[in-house]
Amino acid sequence: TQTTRPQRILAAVQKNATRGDPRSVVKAIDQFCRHKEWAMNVGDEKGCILDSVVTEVNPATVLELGTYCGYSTVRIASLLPSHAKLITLEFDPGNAAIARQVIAWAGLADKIQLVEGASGDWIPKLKEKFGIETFDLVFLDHWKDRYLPDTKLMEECGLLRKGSILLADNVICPGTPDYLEYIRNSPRYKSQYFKSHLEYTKAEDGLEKSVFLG
Ligand SMILES: Cc1cc(C(=O)N2CCN(C)CC2)sc1-c1cc(O)c2nc[nH]c(=O)c2c1
Ligand SMILES: [Mg+2]
Repeated sequence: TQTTRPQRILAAVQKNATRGDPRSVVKAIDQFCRHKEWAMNVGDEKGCILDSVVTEVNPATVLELGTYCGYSTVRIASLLPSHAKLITLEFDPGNAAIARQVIAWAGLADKIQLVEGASGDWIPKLKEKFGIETFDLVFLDHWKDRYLPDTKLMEECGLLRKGSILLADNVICPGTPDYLEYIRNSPRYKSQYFKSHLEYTKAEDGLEKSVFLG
């Protein structure tokens, strides 16, 4: 019977990466997706921009919207200080099952809380469920039509503080025009576009980094 793409990604990690070595997990996925089968990980080029933002922010609390196979989850968590916590939301149960195993292979399960379900349902529950006050960093990488409503929801739920950073993937390809229009014109945010390329391709894409001003 046919395997899924996430299952083939996990197999590549288990074959080529070293247990407990997050960077080898990231490298194994990038090798597989560049040379064997494209997949929608943030990838190495945009991943380097992600790394620099994570390192600069040095967040104690991170929210990732969209786990997929856990590539960016592992990439972010590998750069966090010891006490820091990352919550990642994934809608698709199949993706979540694979991501849990990728995260375990990387040895990062104790830093990461993977929550299965719709971001719109879970965002209002995060404070009570996880004892979170606010997020220092949010990585938006789930579904282009949810970036704007979920950002408004995070504002309404008091999950952002003065200085919280939003980093959004795919603002060009597939593109999130309503989110960009809102975030670039709102007096409550200061935004900056990091031009890059769609993972493993020559097509333009980029990350939008926005600081919440309170
Ligand atoms: C599924 C998909 C197809 C794309 C594309 O243009 N393609 C042409 C070029 N070929 C090679 C690949 C396919 S881009 C993209 C995509 C990329 C992300 O990083 C995403 N991140 C989060 N959530 C998404 O839904 C998401 C979709
Ligand atoms: Mg993406």
